[in-house]
Amino acid sequence: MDFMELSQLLLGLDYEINNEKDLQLDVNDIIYDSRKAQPETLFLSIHGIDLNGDDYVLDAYERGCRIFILEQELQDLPTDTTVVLVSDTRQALSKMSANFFGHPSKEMTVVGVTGTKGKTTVANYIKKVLCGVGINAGVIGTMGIFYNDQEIETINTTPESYELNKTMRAMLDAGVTAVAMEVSSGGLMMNRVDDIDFDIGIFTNLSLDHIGPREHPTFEHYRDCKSRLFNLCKYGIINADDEYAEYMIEHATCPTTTYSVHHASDYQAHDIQLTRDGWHLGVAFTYDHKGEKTQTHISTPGEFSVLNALAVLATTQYLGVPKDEILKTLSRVTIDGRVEVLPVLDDVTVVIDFAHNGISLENVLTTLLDYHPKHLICVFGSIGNRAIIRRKELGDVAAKYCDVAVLTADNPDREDPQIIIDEIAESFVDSKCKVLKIADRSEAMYEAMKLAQPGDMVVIAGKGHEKYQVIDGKHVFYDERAEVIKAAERVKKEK
Ligand SMILES: CC(=O)N[C@H]1[C@@H](OP(=O)(O)OP(=O)(O)OC[C@H]2O[C@@H](n3ccc(=O)[nH]c3=O)[C@H](O)[C@@H]2O)O[C@H](CO)[C@@H](O)[C@@H]1O[C@H](C)C(=O)N[C@@H](C)C(=O)N[C@H](CCC(=O)O)C(=O)O
Ligand SMILES: Nc1ncnc2c1ncn2[C@@H]1O[C@H](COP(=O)(O)OP(=O)(O)OP(=O)(O)O)[C@@H](O)[C@H]1O
Repeated sequence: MDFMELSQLLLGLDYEINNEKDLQLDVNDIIYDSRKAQPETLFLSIHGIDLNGDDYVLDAYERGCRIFILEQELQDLPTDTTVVLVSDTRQALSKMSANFFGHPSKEMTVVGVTGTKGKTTVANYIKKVLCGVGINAGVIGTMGIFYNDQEIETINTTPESYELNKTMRAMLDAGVTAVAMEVSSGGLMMNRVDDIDFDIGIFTNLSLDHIGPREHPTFEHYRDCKSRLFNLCKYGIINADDEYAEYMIEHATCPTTTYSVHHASDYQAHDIQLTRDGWHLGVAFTYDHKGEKTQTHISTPGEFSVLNALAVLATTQYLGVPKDEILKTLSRVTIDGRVEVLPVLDDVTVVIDFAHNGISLENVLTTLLDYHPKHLICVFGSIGNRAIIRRKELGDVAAKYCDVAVLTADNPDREDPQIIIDEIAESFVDSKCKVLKIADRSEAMYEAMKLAQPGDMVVIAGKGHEKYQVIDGKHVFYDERAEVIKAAERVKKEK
């Protein structure tokens, strides 16, 4: 990376510096993790959720850093240091990263998708629609960063501002002209997208999630973080069916358009009909836009899929993609691990899905029930060490809608999966749903498919596209899709 003068890096920030002359110093990288510090880089200290970056300032110094961006003066800093004081180092990281990488988002079309559910699906569909008409588009989100032939893993759904600006610069240099990205509430809360120039922001929906000591203190805080996207973008696209649609529109500082199934809106769907063609499950519907009715069909089932499709339509039409091209892509493509049917058994429908909280599992199960399976069998577990509330939510939903629930491990982390399973099982005490407890996930899949009779549906929920299982704080390789295929092969051999 080229060097940049400190004064240029700090453009747009209010700060105090201990020696004005040092503004002319050259910096060759911004570091916020002392373990990556080197001479000629600057260290920016973040007061984190678990740790305080101030405790690592000396570590960065020992590794050669001499410029420090801090929120407060530190006693034990050696005298040969340049100290820049700012009011909020996360905000400073965002601005400085945008300056350092030359504000790449300003040179691209950027679409941000926020909401409790649907972010990955909508962002990936947008990329596919744009690529379908020859626009070089990339996507950033839970499944990773994808552009051209690049596939890069991400730690966070919305990467830190430094990584985000660096990635967008690399994308731009590789010819990418549009980016669809997931904007998590955590990303908004931690200022990761403060200096991203969003052309469009999308709001899919809002429900109780991500509340806890390490995430949002209250639901209102969660809601308000999400609504910030509509102060950062130039145009908002809002799901009018959601309870919080009005709130988002009222708090937006940009013009907005709406989509819906149940309420009046600018893109309003009706006459929704489930379709089934061999292995494929989908939905046919009509939507009204500016007085024009259009009939269409998408390859993912469920009312929520119609809403996701409308969000994609509104977005890509606004970006100038011809309607027919959008509808063509929507009718053909599916998103990995999102209500995805795997054609692995002859007369049983096997679906993998990423649903890992109550509301998304309920959406998937009720959608599949609309196809009137003989029996609905669900394999699922729940995450260890956090989001404990999901165990009851998921259990209650499965107990209400399923004939059989096979409880298993899903990222148990440092907890014993058997204990998580027992906690989920409490939901089934008064339910007619039969419960099996099989901690080994591959065995659980196998038992569920072995049990299934012709006409049944088996949904394997929670991991979707994931290729790992979190065990004892580590990501251990576990390819969900491959494991489903293997388990189905075993069942077929034995039949
Ligand atoms: C709990 C949490 O949100 N942590 C996120 C946060 O970490 P943090 O800044 O709090 O880090 P910390 O561990 O307390 O350390 C504080 C500082 O000390 C530094 N440090 C630490 C050790 C050392 O030796 N030297 C050093 O300099 C660290 O680099 C850091 O700058 O900021 C990091 C950089 O942005 C994130 O990668 C990290 O995400 C963790 C992995 C995480 O799980 N986050 C989840 C909650 C999250 O963000 N999820 C959302 C999706 C969910 C939603 O919708 O909100 C997401 O976008 O992924
Ligand atoms: N618009 C929607 N409304 C409700 N549920 C949805 C919607 N879209 C998808 N889902 C369900 O939620 C699951 C996760 O979808 P998706 O990954 O698109 O959401 P997300 O917002 O990225 O979720 P997460 O924050 O958990 O990564 C899907 O597998 C499906 O079961």
